[in-house]
Parts: sequence; structure tokens; C-alpha cells
Amino acid sequence: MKLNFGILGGGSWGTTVASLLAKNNNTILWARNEDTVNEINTRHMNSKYLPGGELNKNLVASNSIEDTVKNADVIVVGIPSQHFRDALKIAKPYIRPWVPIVSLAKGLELDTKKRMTQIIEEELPGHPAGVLTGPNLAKEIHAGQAAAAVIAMVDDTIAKQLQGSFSTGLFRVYTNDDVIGCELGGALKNILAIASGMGDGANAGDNTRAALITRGLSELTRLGKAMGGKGSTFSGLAGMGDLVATCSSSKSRNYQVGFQLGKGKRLEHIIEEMNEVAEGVKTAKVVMELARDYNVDMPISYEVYKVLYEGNTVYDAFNGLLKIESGSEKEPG
Ligand SMILES: NC(=O)C1=CN([C@@H]2O[C@H](COP(=O)(O)OP(=O)(O)OC[C@H]3O[C@@H](n4cnc5c(N)ncnc54)[C@H](OP(=O)(O)O)[C@@H]3O)[C@@H](O)[C@H]2O)C=CC1
Ligand SMILES: O=C(CO)COP(=O)(O)O
Repeated sequence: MKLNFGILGGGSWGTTVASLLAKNNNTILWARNEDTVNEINTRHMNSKYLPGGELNKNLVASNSIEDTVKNADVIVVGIPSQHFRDALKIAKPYIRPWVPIVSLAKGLELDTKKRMTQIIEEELPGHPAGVLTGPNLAKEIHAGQAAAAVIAMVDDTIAKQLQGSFSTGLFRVYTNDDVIGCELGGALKNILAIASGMGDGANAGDNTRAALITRGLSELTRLGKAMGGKGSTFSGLAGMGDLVATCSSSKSRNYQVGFQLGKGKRLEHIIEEMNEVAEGVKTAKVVMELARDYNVDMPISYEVYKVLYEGNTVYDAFNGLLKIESGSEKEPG
């Protein structure tokens, strides 16, 4: 069934998802940048975030958040986590009752430590809230390469309907009812992608990367389960899938931050030179607090945090990890 979609956020992922949706649905994309809107409407491109390659010609962009959401049957939010709540507040007066809201963001709000669907529930109570997540590097999907994702909603009927809307031949969408686990998988893996990039930047080797991914999955799963996610979610697309993609791809912005740190660059300079978001940098702060709140050991994330915020070097981080006593794989730690 053809639905009306309103997408908020004209960055690389918001635009890519909007273009996928426009294949089979009426789709409007809201971007605050006028040049982006004009370029999408006239040249079917978003060269700031997705250089090269055309977007679906049916995609309409708008500078008006009201026009974008007022007739929408579904709203999709691709705004980075630290600005997600503000965008919902602006859109709220124009959103029709009970319209499902789907988050694309992979981060946690700094002040509140909340997930994006918790923010949706607070700002738009009564609206079904869900997340689209998984190993989905925007630039590959924009280039027409195949990928798989998960739509997680508590209500299975809505999840199945959205599964049909988001799916295209090359973009395979699975359903999951574990919204907490799916959301946490996407947010927590970004810090581990920074760790993996740090290792590669410092030429630590393929074995180190494999160890970081595997032990990273273990710590991500520990916190995720303590916060209410299901163990099986973390071995699926939203957990292991996304972890593997971002920890091993130079297309990941989080991996790139780590890689540059591994090369000895300072965080401020790396961020200054990037025109895209790397959610793991801010999420690392939140995750350290959550690890304390839930009394969960997260040694790799902690070493990343110390490099980002306490002046440690990448070599301090790897030395720190090597000093930790290695226990049994069956036990946490
Ligand atoms: N890119 C990817 O491969 C994937 C990204 N994600 C997640 O999707 C989310 C969005 O990321 P992505 O699209 O990559 O980000 P980008 O860095 O590519 O773009 C960010 C977008 O958000 C807009 N924006 C930033 N702040 C505000 C604000 N206060 N109000 C309105 N718009 C704002 C920017 O607008 P402007 O241009 O005007 O600054 C820009 O359009 C992130 O949480 C990310 O983790 C998830 C899966 C894949
Ligand atoms: O989440 C992503 C791919 O699944 C994108 O990762 P980055 O934000 O690190 O680019």
C-alpha cells in the first residue's frame, strides 16, 4: 500500500532512506538547508552529503517542517541524537494523531541518557515509536548496493506494514519487537567502531580488530541486556551485523574518528574537518554513566572514553586493555 512519508533530516542517511521510500511511496524530505532542498528538487542530488549518484526522481524536498509532516501517515526522523528532541518539538503541532514515528538515529541523548524512542514517547505520547537500524552505511545503499536492516516496533502489525514500505529489491528489511535492544545495538557499536579505527590507524593488525569486535560484542551485549534488550538481538543485524560493518569500514565516520586518533591526530581537529556526525564521540560519555548505573564492565568503551576525554593516547588505550586480566570467555569481563 502506498503511504505518505515525511522524513526529517537531509543528511546522508535521512536522504538515502527518503530516496528508497520514494520508490513506492509519496515522500517529502525536510532539510533546514535551502541549498540542499533546491538541489534535491531540481537536480535530484544531495552533493553535500551524498556526492555522486542520483536520488529517486519522485522524492520531494521541503524547507517547511509543517508541509513535510501535516499529511504524513508515517514520520521518519534522521536528525542526529543531540538535536532529535528539538526537531520533534518543532514538528509536533503539525503531526496527525497516532502516526507512527521511526527513528534512524544511533545515539543517546547526553543530558537524559535516553534512547530516541524514549524521546519520541515523551514528546509525542500515544504515537507508536520504532527504529530502523542495522549495517547500513548510507553511501553504499545510495550507490545501489544490497543491504539488510531491521524495523523494530513493539506492535508487530505496524512493524510488518512498515517492513513492506521500507523494503526494496536490494534493501531487505526484517522485523523485531525488541526496540530497546535494536536501538542500543546501533548506539553502542559506534564507540567500538572508534576503537577498531584506532587499532587500524595505529597498525595494530587484523587479529586485534577481530578481538575488539568479538570482545566489543560481549560488552555491548552485557550493557544492552542489563538495560532490557534481548540477548538474541545483539547477535542479529542490529548488534553484530552493525558492529562488523562499522568496525571494518573506512566509510564509517566513527571508524574514521578512531583511525585519525590512531594516526596521532587530535580529536578537536578531526571533528573540525568532518562535515558529518560521528555519534560515538558523544555517546561514549553517556555509556560510561550507564555502565556505572547498571554496574556493567565495559573495558573497551572505557579506554575509548579516556582517549576522547581524558587525554590518553591510543597506545595508553591498548596498554590499558592488555593489562586487564583475561578471564574465561564464558564469564563476563
Ligand atoms: N550515514 C549513515 O551511514 C548512517 C547514519 N545513521 C544515523 O542517522 C543519524 C543521522 O545521521 P546522518 O544522516 O548520517 O548525518 P549527517 O551528518 O550526514 O547529516 C546530519 C543532518 O542533520 C541535520 N541537522 C543537524 N542538526 C540539526 C538540527 N538541529 N535541526 C535540523 N537538522 C539538523 C543536518 O543539517 P545541515 O546540513 O543543515 O547541517 C544534516 O542534514 C545519526 O544518528 C546516524 O548515526 C544510521 C545509519 C546509517
Ligand atoms: O551506522 C552506520 C552504519 O550502519 C553508520 O556508521 P557511521 O555513523 O560511523 O558512519
